[in-house]
Amino acid sequence: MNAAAAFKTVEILQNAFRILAYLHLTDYLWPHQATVHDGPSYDFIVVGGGTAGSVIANRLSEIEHINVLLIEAGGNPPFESDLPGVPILMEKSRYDWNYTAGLDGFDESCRLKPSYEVILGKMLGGTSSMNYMIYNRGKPKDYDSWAEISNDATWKWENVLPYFIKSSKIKDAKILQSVDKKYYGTDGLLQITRDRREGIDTFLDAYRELGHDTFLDFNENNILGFSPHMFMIADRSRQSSAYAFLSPIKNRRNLHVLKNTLVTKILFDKNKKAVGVEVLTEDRKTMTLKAKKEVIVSAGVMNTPKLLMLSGVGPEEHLKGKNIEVVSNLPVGENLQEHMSAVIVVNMETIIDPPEPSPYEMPGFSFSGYVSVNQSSNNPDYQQTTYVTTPEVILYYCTFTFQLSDEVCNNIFKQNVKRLQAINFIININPKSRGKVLLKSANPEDPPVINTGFFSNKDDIEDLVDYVLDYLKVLNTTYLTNIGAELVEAIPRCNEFGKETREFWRCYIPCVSAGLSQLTSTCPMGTVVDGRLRVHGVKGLRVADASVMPTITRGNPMAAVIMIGEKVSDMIKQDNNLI
Ligand SMILES: Cc1cc2nc3c(=O)[nH]c(=O)nc-3n(C[C@H](O)[C@H](O)[C@H](O)COP(=O)(O)OP(=O)(O)OC[C@H]3O[C@@H](n4cnc5c(N)ncnc54)[C@H](O)[C@@H]3O)c2cc1C
Repeated sequence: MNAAAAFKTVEILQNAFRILAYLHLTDYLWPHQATVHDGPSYDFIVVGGGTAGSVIANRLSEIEHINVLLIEAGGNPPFESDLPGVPILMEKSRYDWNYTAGLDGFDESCRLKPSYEVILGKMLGGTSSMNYMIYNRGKPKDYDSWAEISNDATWKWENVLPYFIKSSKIKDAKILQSVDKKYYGTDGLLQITRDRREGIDTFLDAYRELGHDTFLDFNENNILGFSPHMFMIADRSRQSSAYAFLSPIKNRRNLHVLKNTLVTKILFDKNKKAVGVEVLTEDRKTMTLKAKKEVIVSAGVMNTPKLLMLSGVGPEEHLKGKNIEVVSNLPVGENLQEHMSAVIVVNMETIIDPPEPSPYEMPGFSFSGYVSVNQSSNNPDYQQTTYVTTPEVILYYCTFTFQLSDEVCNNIFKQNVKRLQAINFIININPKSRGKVLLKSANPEDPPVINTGFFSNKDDIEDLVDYVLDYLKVLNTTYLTNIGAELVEAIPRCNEFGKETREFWRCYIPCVSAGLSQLTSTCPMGTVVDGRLRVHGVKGLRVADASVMPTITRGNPMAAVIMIGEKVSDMIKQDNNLI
């Protein structure tokens, strides 16, 4: 196998599943298509049936006398979305928006293509229907700083924790028997399980030897230290937001779900109140749908700013340049943030019988940890996420997902003779670089212009160098020495410097690094929305998704997006006297 063959194999599998799609195997899980006509009024219109939108549609339609219309550009998630082991099959497919950006700070010579492919789900459940399902709440201080930025104390950790608890249903005997069970719900809609696969605890010994704490789960208020992952997987199925929050209420009479329909514009009256949306339906009809109370935009980190700007809410100069009438002049689309990570592969123990990949779990066992480099601080500098799996699996992700060049991926694969590999992501969780989303044109069917800004602040590379040098200590621990663990040489040309030097990693990081698809913050609290997620300068319009985070959480963001969906639903109910 080589990188080109691995890429082809993923495409062949995608085509096989495409044929399977004709059987509509999992369609019974999802709400039926709503019948709508020009003009009818709903109480609330939610734009985007993704991670946050599914939660909001559920919680608002709990009130029986309220009519909710949820509009989603994609359709039902396919059969493969239900299988937790094959998220890669939905990337760059019709379930992905297939947006691209420039390479920005990446070293082009190590990339598969001269552009960067941004992965975003286009289906019910949105990106939660195709992501890697790690459940990580970030750190309490993330929310305390949101409260400060938004000037709204309800975002403080102690006030958002009840929403994390409300949405979750923990399925793990050890946690349920521990004192930390209080951090989880037992009757929420989102089921969560812990990675208990063999091998994790032995690997965590290495971190204990270095003096790190290890836990059952780092979501339990543990700031520093390592633990196995919690996954949004249960009963062998992906717990996407659509699976958790829409499927159980698919027959609710006051919830109307309009699929395969693109919202092209938010409509305002003369008082700048959002009164509805314009849509393009699956049979390419343009329609106007009215909202009596509010429009809530949950179209995700790229499409929410795009829709706001198409509707006249955005930076004045940019909108005027596209001949769009300005309704509210706001820095929409700015402040894009991402977790950039150095990707380091280590050869592990020899495998006699390679484990068979299962479609029901993420390939290989995995864990994450939080580290403060100077160890005296209780504030993590970096997150490490590790998957231990076969070289073949790593090759698929190397080429298809992380878009590294054939040369880099073949180097990583070739140096392995029947050994397991650990793929380590050393993640900068306090990035300083910022990107931007702009309109390409006033045509809603055009993709946005995305400037990722990766490594635009050179401190981000220097910080990653510090973190990688710190990470390398683990290679000298008893466990990793005993199995003969060794760094894989992905970029031989960096070898003119020693691996212990900063120069080596300054050469390596712009090459073998990846954005983790954890993009946030393009319509942040503070500058674009207030603490109740109401868009500044207009009425009747809120945004609720990953774009409202003023700073990216120091963890994988989906759990926080679900929390935002839960919290905004309560705020909407309160502000409309519904509770
Ligand atoms: C490959 C990958 C792996 C990831 N792994 C993890 C992980 O393991 N753990 C984690 O916590 N996070 C992970 N993430 C990130 C996480 O999934 C996202 O941050 C989160 O799902 C974003 O939720 P959202 O509600 O903001 O947007 P989305 O879930 O993307 O929802 C937006 C929805 O709006 C729809 N939409 C957009 N525009 C329109 C329009 N104009 N009209 C109608 N509908 C529209 C979209 O089709 C989509 O369904 C991953 C992301 C990716 C891409």
